[in-house]
Amino acid sequence: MRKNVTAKITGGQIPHGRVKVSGAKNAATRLLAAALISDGQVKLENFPTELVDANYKIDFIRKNGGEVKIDKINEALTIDSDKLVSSILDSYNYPIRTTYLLVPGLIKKSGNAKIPYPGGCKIGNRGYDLHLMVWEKLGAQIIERPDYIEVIAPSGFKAGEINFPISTIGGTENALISASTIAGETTIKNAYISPEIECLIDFLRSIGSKIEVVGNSFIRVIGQSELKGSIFQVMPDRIEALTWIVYGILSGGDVLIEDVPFSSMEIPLIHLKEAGIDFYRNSTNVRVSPECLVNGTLQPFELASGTHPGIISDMQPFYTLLGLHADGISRIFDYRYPERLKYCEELIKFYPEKINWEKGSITTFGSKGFRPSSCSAYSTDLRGSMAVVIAALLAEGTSEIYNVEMALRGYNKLKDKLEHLGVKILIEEEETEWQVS
Ligand SMILES: CC(=O)N[C@H]1[C@@H](OP(=O)(O)OP(=O)(O)OC[C@H]2O[C@@H](n3ccc(=O)[nH]c3=O)[C@H](O)[C@@H]2O)O[C@H](CO)[C@@H](O)[C@@H]1O
Ligand SMILES: C=C(OP(=O)(O)O)C(=O)O
Repeated sequence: MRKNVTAKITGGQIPHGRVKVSGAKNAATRLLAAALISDGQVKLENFPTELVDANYKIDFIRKNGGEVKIDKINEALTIDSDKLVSSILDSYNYPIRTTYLLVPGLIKKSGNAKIPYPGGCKIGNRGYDLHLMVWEKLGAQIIERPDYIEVIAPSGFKAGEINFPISTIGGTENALISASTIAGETTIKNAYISPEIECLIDFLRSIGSKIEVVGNSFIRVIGQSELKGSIFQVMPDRIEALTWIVYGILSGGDVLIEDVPFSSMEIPLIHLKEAGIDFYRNSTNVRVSPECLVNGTLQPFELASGTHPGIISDMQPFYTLLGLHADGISRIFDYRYPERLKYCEELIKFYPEKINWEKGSITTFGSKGFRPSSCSAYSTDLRGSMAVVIAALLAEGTSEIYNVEMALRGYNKLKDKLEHLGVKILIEEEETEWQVS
């Protein structure tokens, strides 16, 4: 049984005040899994404790004997995985993508791992064959069972060479964590380095793994059979930071956004500038207000999302929103996930006739001063759901967003943060048989 979560949003409330960006979902959920290979206690600070995706992973870890203490006030997790042991669970219904990262800890502590099949947003082809390849290259046997994937390596992983045929974030993360459990040298070729992967590498080094990154895509890992504990800070979320900047601009509010990871979002910020936004900033904060619009309005633009250091696909829907409020026609392309446009079917309800989309390509017909109309809409994927929430916040009247749990997978304390800005939304939950993913 899952919860069906609906947001009721009265649009037009103008945000004023401060909002602090939380620890990054795409770093925190990886660090939580990586903590399981440590032989000591791991404390993760700046951890987004209310993130739905993180809580699915915590639930799985606890059901497999790990101890996780959550400190919601200080945003920290303490993880003790001494007693971690692979168990057969009643249900493997975990609608999150990175279940594969739970394998290295379980293999190290019990020689066996039974993990849910990878879920996550339905945004196009999301294979997992390269994860199986990583474990096979490191000497494990794999059985794909109806409900779960079983990985067997009774004496742990063995050092090896991993050569990725394509750029894969998840594959690189899996290889890094798995290799760190081995007291020998593993090489990773054609690895993908993103800011969140750099954060993961820093964490693995902090527990004793020796990791050398040569150039942009070659990594040498010398793990240890005994890995120590660590106290580690999760990096701030670059996608959340962009989300608040876009909402601040479109709402006409005055918002100070704290803890913006500028160094990991240089190109996304250049594109905001090209759309006519010139915000105030210091080394960690951004302030957005109506004066940031250089010509008093947003300029139309053209951009393509793909891989880091450019605009990653996860940021694409927020540029679509900007385009809808720019003065003219904008074009947004998604080269990474051309199918990631389903949310446009919901967004157009707020912006009738103002958006066209076909595989990998979105055209927006913006006009200065336009206000979207209120409506009922569904959540399709995490970022698409958040884009629809923002449309509702800007709309005239009251809107309902169904299955808003999708957005809460990636936005920590969303309701509280909005309230802090003076914007009230209602989130209602009811038990349902309906599936999240
Ligand atoms: C390189 C890239 O842009 N990665 C994005 C991808 O990460 P995510 O970690 O989901 O995907 P990967 O980077 O691992 O893989 C990229 C793609 O490679 C293919 N693949 C991957 C693993 C595998 O075993 N088999 C396989 O075929 C899939 O088509 C997958 O979609 O989606 C996330 C959610 O939107 C984004 O945050 C990441 O920026
Ligand atoms: C699609 C995303 O997440 P996941 O890979 O967890 O589905 C996202 O973070 O935008």
